[in-house]
Amino acid sequence: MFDVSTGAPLVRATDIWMNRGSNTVLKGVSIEARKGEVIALLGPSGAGKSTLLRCLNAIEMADRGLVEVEGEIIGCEKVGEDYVRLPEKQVARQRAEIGMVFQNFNLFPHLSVLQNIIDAPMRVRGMKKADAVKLAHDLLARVRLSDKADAYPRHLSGGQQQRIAIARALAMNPKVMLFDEPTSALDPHLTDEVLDVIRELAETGMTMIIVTHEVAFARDVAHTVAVMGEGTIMEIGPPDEVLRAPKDPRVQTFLARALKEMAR
Ligand SMILES: Nc1ncnc2c1ncn2[C@@H]1O[C@H](COP(=O)(O)OP(=O)(O)OP(=O)(O)O)[C@@H](O)[C@H]1O
Repeated sequence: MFDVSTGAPLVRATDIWMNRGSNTVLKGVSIEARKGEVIALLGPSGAGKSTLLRCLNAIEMADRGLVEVEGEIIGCEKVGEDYVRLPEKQVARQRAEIGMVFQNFNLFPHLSVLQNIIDAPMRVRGMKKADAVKLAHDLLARVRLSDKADAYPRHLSGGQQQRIAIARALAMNPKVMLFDEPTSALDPHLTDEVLDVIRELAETGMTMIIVTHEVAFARDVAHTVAVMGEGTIMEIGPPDEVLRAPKDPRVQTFLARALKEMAR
């Protein structure tokens, strides 16, 4: 496992609050990821996991609280007592540093695999096409899909599409990768090929926050497990402590249920 003992905090979210409709979806969530750290975010449906990820990469704006990546405030800033969205151009530049992989892959259906990967490096980073193509081929080799450069997403399995989505995010050389249930839309036999790619990324020291229902994967790959519930982080710590001997009774109930489902 990548050693994060000397890592400085790379991502820091402090006291994040978010209301949506009549719900308070996040209730003062604080979380920190050191450079190279892998955090698995577990928790029941509706806990606020996806919303927290969407705040971390400024897809959504919190009502209160700040997110920092390498010390830079992301998405909004505090002016007096108010939180004010930064100019869109600045937010777009910041978001380019934060890779996001979604449950449903979100590849561009009308673009080939290669075009999907080279699009952002060329458009956002101004990379020359030849360099972007070379980078794409390197990344395709890394996710073991070198033979799919000219294929279109509809011709790929879900597991292959998700590996392309990971390659596409990596093409921007992000500082951190956020995964929102990357295997939930996959048949069980396709799950491992995606988890293996994420596991390899962890070994390279990529900082990652991964929302997942895969408790065994979290135990093996994560440095830290956080269990969310009702808009809060109910428990956080090393996998051994949180998964084997959770202190919070709500976490005990959630894990007992999750492990039962895994055994089925
Ligand atoms: N735009 C919205 N308007 C109203 N409620 C919302 C909105 N977005 C999210 N919520 C509510 O916020 C809560 C947290 O949602 P979120 O999707 O973050 O949970 P989650 O932990 O990721 O759940 P899941 O595992 O099912 O994806 C849910 O109760 C959801 O219904």
